[in-house]
Amino acid sequence: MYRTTVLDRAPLASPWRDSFALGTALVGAVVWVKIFEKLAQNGFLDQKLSRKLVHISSGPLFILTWPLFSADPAARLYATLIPILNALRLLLVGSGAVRDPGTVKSVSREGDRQELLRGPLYYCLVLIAGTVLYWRESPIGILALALMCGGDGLADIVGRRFGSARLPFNPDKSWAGSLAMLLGGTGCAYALITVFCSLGYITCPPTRLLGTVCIAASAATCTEALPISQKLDDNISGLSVAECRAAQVACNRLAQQLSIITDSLLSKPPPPSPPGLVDEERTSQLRRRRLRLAGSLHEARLSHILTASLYSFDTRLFRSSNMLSRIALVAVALCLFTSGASHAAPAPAPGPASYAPKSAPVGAAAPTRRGRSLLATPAPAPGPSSYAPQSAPVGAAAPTRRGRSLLAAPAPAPGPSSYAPKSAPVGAAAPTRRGRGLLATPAPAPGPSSYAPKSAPVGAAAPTRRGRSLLAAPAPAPGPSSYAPKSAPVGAAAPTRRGRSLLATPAPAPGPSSLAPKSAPVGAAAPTRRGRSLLATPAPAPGPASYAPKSAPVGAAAPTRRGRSLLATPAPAPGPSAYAPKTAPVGAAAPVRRGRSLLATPAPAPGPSAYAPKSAPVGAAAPVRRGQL
Ligand SMILES: Nc1ccn([C@@H]2O[C@H](COP(=O)(O)OP(=O)(O)OP(=O)(O)O)[C@@H](O)[C@H]2O)c(=O)n1
Ligand SMILES: C/C(=C\CO)CCC[C@H](C)CCC[C@H](C)CCCC(C)C
Repeated sequence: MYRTTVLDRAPLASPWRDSFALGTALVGAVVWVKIFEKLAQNGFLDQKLSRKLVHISSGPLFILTWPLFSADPAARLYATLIPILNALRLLLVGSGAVRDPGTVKSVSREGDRQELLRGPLYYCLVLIAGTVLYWRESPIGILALALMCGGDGLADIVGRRFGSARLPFNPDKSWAGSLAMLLGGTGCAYALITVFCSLGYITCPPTRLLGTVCIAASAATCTEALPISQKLDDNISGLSVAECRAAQVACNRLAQQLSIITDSLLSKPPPPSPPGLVDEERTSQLRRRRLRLAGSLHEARLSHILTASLYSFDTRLFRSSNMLSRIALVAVALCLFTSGASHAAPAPAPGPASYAPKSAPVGAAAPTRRGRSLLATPAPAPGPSSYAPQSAPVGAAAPTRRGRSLLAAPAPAPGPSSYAPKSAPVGAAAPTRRGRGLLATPAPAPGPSSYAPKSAPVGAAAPTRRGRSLLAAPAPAPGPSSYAPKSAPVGAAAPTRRGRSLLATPAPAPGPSSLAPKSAPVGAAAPTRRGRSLLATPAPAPGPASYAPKSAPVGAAAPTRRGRSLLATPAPAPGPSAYAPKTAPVGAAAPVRRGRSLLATPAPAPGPSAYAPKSAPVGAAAPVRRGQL
């Protein structure tokens, strides 16, 4: 499930926003515990029930405050302050340094203040670990915390009431309690992860999410049912669930690497060099292939070591009798897991008055830490009455066969009543034979009541054998208020590492108010390093006061590293007040590490008040390191 979200239009860093979120959550935590204190004091709730309800609800509510924080990397530290301050409070009250009978009553079983130094304190420590190590872009942290809160909490409530049938291997636990743990944990984790998926922080393949959560919840239930709770607090043992999931991720990764290796070994030799490809070029192609294979083997080995380490840590964790060393082991284990865990690209938090990111392309696949981004970031907000697709994001990268999200599709043409397809993104690149999305298609012509096709992209380029799209369709003429870039060519192919952008399309005739370039001929192909820029796009016939970039030609192919950028995509004809990025070409393919983003996508035709990023291309493929989905 690839969803569009509004998240990527949130400010990257906002201390005000983070302070506000922190303040809200801190006040919320105090008020929440007070509510249960009052309910217990007034006899509405049994003290044990009140304590468990605080246990069940505090964690999920805390997790739900995470989207309030900005996309600043420091935001997670702000958020961590919430359980840290609560842990300090528990330490102070539990140790007797501060007198707070209300807190003691609401979070202890029997009213003994020293109880605060066990379950409730560990609870806060686990929240701290989950926040610092996983934060909102990893499902593992949310999963582990949700299982600790929803699962363990419900097991207590149900087990105490309906737990007459005890587990054969642990008389302290019951079948009813364990079943409640399984269901409560699954429900809580599934609900929270779904929220974070719909907000765009993590991507949930809907078919696998429930299964994965169930497996993790079963593992947690088994761990909790073991007769080890005298040695290991349930709140801490719940964390081992995160380990199970991390081990699972590590195994998946291992399998993935093995399949890449097999694929590399079995795949045919590289195709014959295209005309003009010199021997040196071919040699380096082969060398790259070998390097890739070596890299895969190395990663496979690492995954194996990681998985083995997880289990060895688990064993030591459960054998250790000293609480401090257990916590230290959990911390070390979690650090290990994070390196094997799947992280989606951090999406900035949403909020009112949010705006488009400055450094990431709208409509592009988000860059990932290790290329495991499961998300595509949304297209820019279209104009009034625009219609967004229901099953796939407009401008999102389409899933590819081998899970390499390498496609960029243009953002929909906004404008009044513009319409985007329901089942496929407008201009989405078609899946290619080797799963390398190499095509991009232009955005439909905008304007009032513009209409895009439901099942096939307008002007979509046909899939090519090895993804060298040889076609590009001209960009539509934009509506009024479109904006042209200041320093890069509109519609130009951005430099790619291997530079195989092979197309050039004619620049459309600009409308009134277009401006001719100052330093290069309009429509001229830019010089490339090895002089292989073979195409030049025709110059647009400039009208009065037409606008073009100052430092690069309209419709020109940008210079590539190896000089093979042979194409230029057309420049949209700007109208009055047109808006486009300042430092990167609209519709240009962003550079990719392995040079597989081979196409430049056309610029979306902006409508009134259309908005585009300042430094990254609209509809461009973001750099994806390995790009696995
Ligand atoms: N799978 C489970 C888990 C718990 N329980 C019941 O729930 C109550 C609390 O269990 P537990 O969480 O193990 O107790 P404590 O450790 O005392 O509580 P806490 O975790 O809140 O510290 C006990 O009566 C236990 O029998 C159960 O029947 N089945
Ligand atoms: C009784 C508890 C555990 C026993 O197993 C839970 C103790 C909870 C802490 C006293 C309070 C924790 C507060 C959270 C860190 C933040 C909640 C914020 C939210 C907005 C309510």
